[in-house]
Amino acid sequence: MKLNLNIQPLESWLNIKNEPLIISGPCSAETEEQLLSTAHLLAATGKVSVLRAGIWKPRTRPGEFEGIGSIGLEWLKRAKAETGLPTAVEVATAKHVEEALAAGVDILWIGARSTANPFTVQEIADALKGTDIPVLIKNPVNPDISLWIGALERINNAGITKIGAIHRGFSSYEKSSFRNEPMWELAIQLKTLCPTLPIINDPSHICGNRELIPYIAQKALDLDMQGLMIESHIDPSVAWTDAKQQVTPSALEELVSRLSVRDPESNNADFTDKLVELRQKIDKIDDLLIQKLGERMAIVEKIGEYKRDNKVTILQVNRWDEILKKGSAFAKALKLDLNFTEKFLELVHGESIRKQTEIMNEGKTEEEIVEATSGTKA
Ligand SMILES: C=C(O[C@@H]1C=C(C(=O)O)C=C[C@H]1O)C(=O)O
Repeated sequence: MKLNLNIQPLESWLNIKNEPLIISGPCSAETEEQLLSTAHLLAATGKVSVLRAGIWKPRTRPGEFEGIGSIGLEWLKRAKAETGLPTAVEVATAKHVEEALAAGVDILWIGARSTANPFTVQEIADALKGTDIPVLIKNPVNPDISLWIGALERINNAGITKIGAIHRGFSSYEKSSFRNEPMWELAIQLKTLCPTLPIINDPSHICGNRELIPYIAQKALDLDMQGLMIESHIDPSVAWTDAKQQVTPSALEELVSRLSVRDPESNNADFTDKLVELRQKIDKIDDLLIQKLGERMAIVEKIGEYKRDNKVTILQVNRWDEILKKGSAFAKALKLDLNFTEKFLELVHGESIRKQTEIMNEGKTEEEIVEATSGTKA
């Protein structure tokens, strides 16, 4: 499947001052002084291409600071006039869109909670009709790529072609060192579905604390993401929101200077030749792996038939445990990652179970089995 979005390349609508694209600014605009002083210091670094600030803040609980509101648009206007930096704000309602457009904001972004709600995204899309303002769309809070794609499509269907996605990580019930799990595979999947879509990483919201930001920012660049949105504050220790994850403008400058920017390709002939040679080896190994998986499945099918004919259960826990132990020991000896090896074996075992279930049920598909066992259509 490919995603059919009509998108203009990032470079055609955004003047990127320095590679990589850096969007920075406070989590929340708090006072005119805070916003302007942060903006001036950010501009002075020469590394920032866009000034961001939240003025309408969706908060989990009522009673928390919900953003300074429309007055912040005036401060942003002044910050832009004084620093030359284009500005970006989050919008969550049609009214926000109208006010931001009227105030000359350059880029809008849709937050993770809004992306998760198609009604909200459609309301924003309708308010955007007839404009050509760039819109960046954060991933939804839950790891559902369809919701992310749906939001991109709704905005694109409204006629907006200057579109980008922001990868800010996903909520997870499990405790981890991240505020939001990166789940890089979802961003990679989106890029695979729509290679022309710029994806900007938001390490501030993934990490939830400033210490981890350099690691995530570098990984995002290594995964060929087009830019970074990093929250910054003149004095993070007194920030009204997200104090732990904001960095000072000078820390931002240092962080960005330390990043290694790599090219998606190399023009160096030696490098390309070597890469082709190594990839040919990988192709051969992949062919073998798939061939061997096919051979394994043929044996699994035979075992499935024996089990069916002798009324023996599909799952054989002791045998499965033995395979896991044996595989892990071998992987360890080969210095292969144990977690990866286990996941791989689990996938293979799961497929055996699926195939043998089909055999037990005389070649019936899952839907047919549900129908036959429950008497209703799946
Ligand atoms: C193939 C079998 O059936 C199942 C699948 C297994 C596998 O894929 O290796 C192992 C144990 C069983 O849970 C078997 O019993 O050997």
